[in-house]
Amino acid sequence: MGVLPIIHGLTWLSGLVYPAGAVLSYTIIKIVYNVFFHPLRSYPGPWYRAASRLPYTISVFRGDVTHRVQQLHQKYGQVVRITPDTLSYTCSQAWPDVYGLKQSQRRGNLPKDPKFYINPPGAIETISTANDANHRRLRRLQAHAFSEKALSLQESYLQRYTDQFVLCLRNEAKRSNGVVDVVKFVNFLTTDLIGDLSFGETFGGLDTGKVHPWLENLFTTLKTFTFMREILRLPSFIVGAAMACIPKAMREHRSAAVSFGAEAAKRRIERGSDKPDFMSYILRHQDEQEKGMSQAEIEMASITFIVAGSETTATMISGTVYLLLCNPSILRKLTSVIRADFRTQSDLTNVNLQQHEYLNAVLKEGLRLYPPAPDTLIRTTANKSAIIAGRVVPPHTSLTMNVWAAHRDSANFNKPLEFVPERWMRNAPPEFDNDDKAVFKPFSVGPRDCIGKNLAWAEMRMILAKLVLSIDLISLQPDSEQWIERQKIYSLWEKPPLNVKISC
Ligand code: HEM
Repeated sequence: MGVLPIIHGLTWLSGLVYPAGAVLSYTIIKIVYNVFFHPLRSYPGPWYRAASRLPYTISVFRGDVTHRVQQLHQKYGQVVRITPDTLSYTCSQAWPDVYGLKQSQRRGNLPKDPKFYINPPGAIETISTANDANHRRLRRLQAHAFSEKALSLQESYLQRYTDQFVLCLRNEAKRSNGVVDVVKFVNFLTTDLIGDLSFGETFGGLDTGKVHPWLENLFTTLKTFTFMREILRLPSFIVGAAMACIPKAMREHRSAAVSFGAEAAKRRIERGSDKPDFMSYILRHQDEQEKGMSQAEIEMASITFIVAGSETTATMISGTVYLLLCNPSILRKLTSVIRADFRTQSDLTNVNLQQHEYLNAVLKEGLRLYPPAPDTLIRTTANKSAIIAGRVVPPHTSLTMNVWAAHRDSANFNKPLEFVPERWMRNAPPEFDNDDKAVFKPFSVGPRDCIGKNLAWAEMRMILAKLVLSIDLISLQPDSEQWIERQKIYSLWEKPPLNVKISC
């Protein structure tokens, strides 16, 4: 045997050993830098979170990142360093300092972190992903569709779909021995409603009892995005391999989702309509600004309304129904006050419901314990430092309010894990006097808060009031116990069925 093969073998081995050694050395230096020399080194948190983003990434993939960070807040307090360059907050001061209107002294309206709000190359910017300048234009043009006046004209949509929802629950209960999956039917309701307001077409959920394939596609796309966001932060030599691990079908969902939505928006524009839907406002106000929205921007806006405006409200209603069933005395009280205060269905109007103190208190408590957007508000200091909650945060830091953890933090609320609507009432028991209500911002704050919050409130009030007025919610089925506690989060809550025994 000659020595040549051995020499070749050694050369080949050293070709692997040197790069591996370089990667290892770089990793060690980076870890040492992150833990001991990084500008965020004095912020509290475990050393392994300061050292590398990997523990965070693993949690994102497991769907438990929000819960893990909540545990860190319990241990380290209201500001925690959760990755080498990310701070998470649970104190109320973080709202105005990070998200609120821009103030002097480096506080307020920090830009969205482009590593989180990714816009694929060549894709049209939406109100959600646009930079601040473009966002101002898009928001001005879209705000008309969410004004008080628009909302009052859109009430007929809400009444119609909520009535159909109650009817569907009754029919389903007859078919299935009184047991209904609340998640399924509330999702049908909110997607049909937002579909009609956005495209002038429903998704037929309440009519057919089936989830429209486009919606399934859309929400798979969102989950894929959650993974991609993390993968794109890995060192570039790993990105390609990691992307290949995401099934091709999943990666291709996005273009299918966009083209279907765009076609539906086009059909609505071509059809024309005198109904007060979102599109009618958007089209009517195109000429008011220097630069109106392009057809592609209008199409993407319609898709954004579906994504942002259906799942969130459905999550909230399903969660509140679950919390009420876990707290039968509160369910009894809500049912009896609604039935006493509203004798007939026609008494349930947006205006009447807006005033109803106990209904609003129940909904706020539902939003507190189960916020539909629990942990997705990532901002960045970009190339400037900022002052957040009284401390300087250096440039290039990502910041997030962990809404889920803030709402359950005993530093913010007395009896934080208990469902107590009374804490939100005018004559709240004195034991809740020190609750820090300013931390409760489920729709965020500032120029990039939820544009649909008034519609969302109208929906939540109408759906819950009609539900308890018309149907007796009796009990959770055994397979739906611990319903919130069991859920994972992939940007949105991954909700299992919520099977409830009802009587009509
Ligand atoms: C309970 C229901 C809802 C909750 C909790 C909720 C929450 C939020 C939050 C926290 C944001 C800020 C997101 C961020 O900064 O990344 C947001 C933005 C947004 N929401 Fe909602 N939302 C709800 C319902 C709705 C509805 C019904 C619509 C109607 C279509 C809607 C449309 C939007 C849009 C378009 C944005 C982006 C606004 C902007 O960037 O200017 N949302 N929502």
